Amino acid sequence: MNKEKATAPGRVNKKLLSAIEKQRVTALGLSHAKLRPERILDGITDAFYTLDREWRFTCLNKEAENLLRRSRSDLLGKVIWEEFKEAVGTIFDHECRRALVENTTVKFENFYAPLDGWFEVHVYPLEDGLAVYFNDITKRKQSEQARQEAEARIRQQASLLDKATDAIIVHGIDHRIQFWNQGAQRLYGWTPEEVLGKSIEMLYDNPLAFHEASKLLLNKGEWRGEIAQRRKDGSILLAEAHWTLVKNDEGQAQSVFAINTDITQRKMAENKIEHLAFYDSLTGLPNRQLLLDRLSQALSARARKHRMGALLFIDLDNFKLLNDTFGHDLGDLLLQQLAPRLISCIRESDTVARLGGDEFVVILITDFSENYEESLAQIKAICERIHSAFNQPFNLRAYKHHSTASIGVVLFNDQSHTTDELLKQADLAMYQAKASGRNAMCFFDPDASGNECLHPSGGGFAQKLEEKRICSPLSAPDG
Ligand SMILES: Nc1nc2c(ncn2[C@@H]2O[C@H](COP(=O)(O)OP(=O)(O)OP(=O)(O)O)[C@@H](O)[C@H]2O)c(=O)[nH]1
Repeated sequence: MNKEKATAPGRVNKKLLSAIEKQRVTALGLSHAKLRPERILDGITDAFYTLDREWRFTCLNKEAENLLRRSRSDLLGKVIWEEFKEAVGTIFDHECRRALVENTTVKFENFYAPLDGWFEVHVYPLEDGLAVYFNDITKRKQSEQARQEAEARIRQQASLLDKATDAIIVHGIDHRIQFWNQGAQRLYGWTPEEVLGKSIEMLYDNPLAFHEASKLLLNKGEWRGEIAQRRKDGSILLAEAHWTLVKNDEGQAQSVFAINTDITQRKMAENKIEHLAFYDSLTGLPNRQLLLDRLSQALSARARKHRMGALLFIDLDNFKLLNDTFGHDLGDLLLQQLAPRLISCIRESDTVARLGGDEFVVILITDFSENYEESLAQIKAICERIHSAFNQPFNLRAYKHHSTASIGVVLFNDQSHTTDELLKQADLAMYQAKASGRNAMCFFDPDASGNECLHPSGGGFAQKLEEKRICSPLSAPDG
């Protein structure tokens, strides 16, 4: 029913006016003359009619009959406002009267409810009335309305995306940025104008992690993870990323829809809490909790590798005296200075922890020799290094202080003892070292204290251990 056409209004108007003119100069009573202009006008695809100054239909073409759903014979001579009562008071009414009064041409679009349609209407003043021609533009209006609604929806969705606190970014498979919401601007500092069309790699100082994640995304269609990114000012942030691959109808990857949440603060808080839970606040060393965790991991790893490990229980000698003489603060200072010294004695895979007070524990899991004697010698050498760490005096503000320690050592190479049992044994060995006069190291001897026997797995380890009860005095610290 779309009767829109490309006929230029000027051209139609010319034909129309010439037809009207013919009608005007011919007496109304001459039927052949009355029909001629209507025949001409029936050839025009626009609907049109004429009205006299009393608003009566004087002429009507076929298309007007179609659109108005009324026949020519039914309307000619009738007053428009009586036949189309719903038009009274509408823009149509107003504009027709204006054309007549002001003797001017008017053009407008009008929805006429009884016909349930939109019409584009041109009204031309004539000497004895008005010429009206019109098109049904309902379909065009509907599609315009649908487009406007779709645009409004897109605008609304885009504004929702902008309201999101997260960064929402779309980039093509070629990495070029296609969409950048206000959340992204807030998070990274770049405006959309600065980034659109540029490579998403600009967010990465080291794009290696990005390429790894992109590979997984292409394989699986989705990637979730934490990734370090950089802001416009160069600062680094940690983002929790959720990326989805967008495919076209043929199933080909087209773009990546990314939602990135800044978790830098959250991570820092989590790290701080974790640190408080697992590290000693005075020295920064792992605390008892983390020590037990690492020890249990060390036990299972040793059992797998059939290699020896050692647990060292270190207790400072006469630390109470230092506290009592110089004050708790200086005692703290010594403990703080001792921590890096102990760390320097071991390898990265080993652990040094503070149990509390003046007690430290070291887990040695660095690959020792498969040969028992050799590994024993290696462990002894590390114990010697630890004792040497005490050789240098501690600078406790105005004082230089010398300290020594007693070390208890227990060996392990399987999971036949629990972490608590091993700690107890190392503690007992440490007491043996104290009993031997302090500043000494002592290997755990199950017979000496009557405590539970060590049952390491493997050939001669148990016998050799018994043979190797070592309680050796160490070199006296200088000064
Ligand atoms: N400065 C300081 N002292 C602490 C801390 N925690 C415990 N202590 C003290 O450390 C001392 C530990 O002394 P002990 O190990 O019992 O005895 P000691 O004087 O070292 O004697 P031996 O171990 O037998 O050589 C006590 O005086 C505790 O009050 C701490 O965080 N800072």
